[in-house]
Amino acid sequence: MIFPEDFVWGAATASYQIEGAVKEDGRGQSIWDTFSHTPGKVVDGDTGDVACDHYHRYKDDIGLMRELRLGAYRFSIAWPRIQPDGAGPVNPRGLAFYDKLVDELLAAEISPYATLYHWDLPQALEDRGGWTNRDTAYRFADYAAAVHDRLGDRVHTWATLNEPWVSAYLGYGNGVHAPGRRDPAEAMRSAHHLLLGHGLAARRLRPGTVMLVVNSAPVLTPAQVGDPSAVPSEADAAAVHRIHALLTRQFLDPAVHGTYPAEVLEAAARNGGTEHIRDGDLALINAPIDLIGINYYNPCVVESGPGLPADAAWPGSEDVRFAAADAPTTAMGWPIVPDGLSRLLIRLSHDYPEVGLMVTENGAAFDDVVENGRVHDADRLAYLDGHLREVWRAVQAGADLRGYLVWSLLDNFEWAEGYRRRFGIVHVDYPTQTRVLKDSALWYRDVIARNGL
Ligand SMILES: OC[C@H]1NNC[C@@H](O)[C@@H]1O
Ligand SMILES: [Ca+2]
Repeated sequence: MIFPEDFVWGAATASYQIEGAVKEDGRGQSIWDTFSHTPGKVVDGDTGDVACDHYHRYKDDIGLMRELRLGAYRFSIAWPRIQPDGAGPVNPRGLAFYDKLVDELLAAEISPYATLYHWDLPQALEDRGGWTNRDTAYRFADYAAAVHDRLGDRVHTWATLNEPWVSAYLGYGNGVHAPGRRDPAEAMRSAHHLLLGHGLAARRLRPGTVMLVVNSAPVLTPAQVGDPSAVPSEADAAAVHRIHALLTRQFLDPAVHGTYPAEVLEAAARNGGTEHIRDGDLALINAPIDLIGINYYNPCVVESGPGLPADAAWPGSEDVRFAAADAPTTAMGWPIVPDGLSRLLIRLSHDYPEVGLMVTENGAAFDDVVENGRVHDADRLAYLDGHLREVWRAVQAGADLRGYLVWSLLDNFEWAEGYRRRFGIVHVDYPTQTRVLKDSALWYRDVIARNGL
């Protein structure tokens, strides 16, 4: 299975998950500093205070990327390093880190893909309402412009947001992520303001290539997981349709088509109202973009559940049951369904033909053991191999798929799961910060070398 000539092979990380150095060079506090230091929020009380110490070890880490011959490296920029309070003058030492990072990547012939927001909102903005405050969208656009002014001559691929669904619905809906608020109306308002921030920022990142990165999944009934031809009941089909609208269309329809699905407007009407959606907002959100970044891990399995209340993370999900899939799972408990990726990519390429696609995250957590300086992570390797075969199938089916970025380069801080969940193709021994290329990394290097499987 050989991929197109210019197919991009890379890996992804995020600032709060790998950098550490949370008080260095003028960095301000983020909502994840606050949240991880709040007892009971993160497994083992883990925090991002040190993480992979990437802030100090980035040159060596880029050496590993070079060894793997990555074509691109997707990282995120910590807003609190650039504007410690989320507004006002740029902190030169914070920006200098990313300036050096980018130069080091270019020297290693690796394309820098910068994500502007991967969840580490400056706490000072959260103190003023965070994403429930419309003004935060405007602060985000100013931050994006400041970074682009400095790095836009060398960084040509920009993601505005990473997974706005997660930011809004786990941050303000069920509260399992920072800032840990639990209010469906706040979650829906936050989703809208995140989209507004995306649209305002997107216009200030040209002439770069601009993408919106979303967590997405094919929404399937249990029967459909193993059998794409399975025909759901009318009630189950309605549940699938509604959840697809809440998970994926809530973000891609506004960004690409300038419309909200009716299901989202109905959910908002029932959860705090729609006053926050002002005339002209959808036109602002619908800024031209080049790519949709897809972060895929597993399908979303649902069936009708008459009388069930809405899940706290899913305003509008009344009468829906989130079901298990008949499939093996990763250490996260997520079902392993590789063809879910090709089914998703083909669906999205049909629904949004105006934009290209890129798999901006795909990967798996499994419990790793270091033995004789090696990590024989056969389960992760099998997961990646199976999903790459589906990426290839999606390309053969005509999806305009530009590349694949594995999540993640390094084991890192897996949010509320802390460091016990390892997604890296490179093992990190946190006490010593020693890096070890896992078997999956050695395999991935060969995939890149032959441009295929
Ligand atoms: O849960 C695995 C990954 N999912 N997408 C966002 C990343 O920050 C997570 O580590
Ligand atoms: Ca731990």
